[in-house]
Amino acid sequence: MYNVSIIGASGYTGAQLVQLVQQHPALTLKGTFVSENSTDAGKPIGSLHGNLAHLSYTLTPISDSALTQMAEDMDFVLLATPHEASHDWMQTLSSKKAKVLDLSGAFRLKDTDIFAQFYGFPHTASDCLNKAVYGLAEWYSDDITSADIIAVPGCYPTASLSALKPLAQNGLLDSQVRPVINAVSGVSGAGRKANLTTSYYEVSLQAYGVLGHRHTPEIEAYLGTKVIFTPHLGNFKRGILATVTVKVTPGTTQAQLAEAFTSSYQHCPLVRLRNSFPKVDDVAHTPFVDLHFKLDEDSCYAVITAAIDNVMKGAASQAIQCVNLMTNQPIETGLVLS
Ligand SMILES: NC(=O)C1=CN([C@@H]2O[C@H](COP(=O)(O)OP(=O)(O)OC[C@H]3O[C@@H](n4cnc5c(N)ncnc54)[C@H](OP(=O)(O)O)[C@@H]3O)[C@@H](O)[C@H]2O)C=CC1
Ligand SMILES: CC(=O)N[C@@H](CCC(=O)OP(=O)(O)O)C(=O)O
Repeated sequence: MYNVSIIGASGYTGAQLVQLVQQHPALTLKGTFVSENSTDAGKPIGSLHGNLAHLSYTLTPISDSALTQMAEDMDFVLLATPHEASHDWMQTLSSKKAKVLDLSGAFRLKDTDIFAQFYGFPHTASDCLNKAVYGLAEWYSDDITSADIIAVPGCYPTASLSALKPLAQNGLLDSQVRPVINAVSGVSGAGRKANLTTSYYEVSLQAYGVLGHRHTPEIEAYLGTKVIFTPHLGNFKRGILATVTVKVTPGTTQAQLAEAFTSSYQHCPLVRLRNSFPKVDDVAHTPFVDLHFKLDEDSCYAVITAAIDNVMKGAASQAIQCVNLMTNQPIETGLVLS
């Protein structure tokens, strides 16, 4: 069994991790932490998340000594914390035995100038950044297997890259036309802290972060080409639907497109190639990526849809996929009932 601690356990992705670690056959949950001055310190996790009311874990305030101890004692530390906290703690957490998986954006971008521009603070943890491996589980499994630090991808990049990488990998993208990604996320994507933008009466369906969202450089870095990415906030709780429009290279056929997807995902049990365009509800609360596509061979434009649960495949279950790779277990262990 592998010992695991979760920091940020009271948040949406942290609580999801608690559930996934607790139900995993090879993981033992040793600690559930919140920030030093958290108003939730000392509370049982079930008092915040009723679906976990059967569990007895208490939320413990983090401290410098707890971080040091965790680095020595744990096999895995899972960070479900704000970018700044992950950035500041990574050096301490990754300096001993523990392997660290960070759900924030702090270690996804290798270019520190772009990082500072999009995250609003300078990156100073260069050693950790050099070591960090991007945890898009279906695409970087070899690197993930031997990594000490995993930067778990953002939710929108997970959906977008799952849709686009099969085309990029097979040379099917027209290099003169940027892929256009329109994606809608449920409100859980914004985290648990109350704010007006995500309050029940305010949420409708609206674009935000237009031509400037921090996930644009992340998608571009791991796709290898520029994109137009427009996120939208929708009035549902869980899930992301990303609709991606691309121009393919002249002469590409629907059969070639299908072959690109089937060959890319033939050994990927958590990617489902669907026969029709998926709905958010098909994947909500699941670890799956659902994909479907259609090509107009005359105009060379294709539309691909990716559906994921932002809290699961967009964060927590993707982290567990990485842990499975790092411990040489089947990638879906603890995530899918067989
Ligand atoms: N929600 C989503 O769909 C996705 C989120 N992410 C990323 O995952 C991370 C967590 O997101 P999410 O679960 O939504 O966020 P939440 O706001 O729901 O939870 C954040 C958690 O971090 C704790 N926390 C806040 N500040 C600190 C601090 N300074 N030190 C330690 N703990 C702190 C909070 O508890 P308390 O304040 O009480 O200490 C809480 O447990 C973020 O980096 C987010 O960007 C990534 C992909 C998808
Ligand atoms: C609906 C909503 O607000 N979504 C979040 C993305 C959540 C996510 O993936 O977060 P990180 O990249 O920060 O880890 C946003 O757009 O900021």
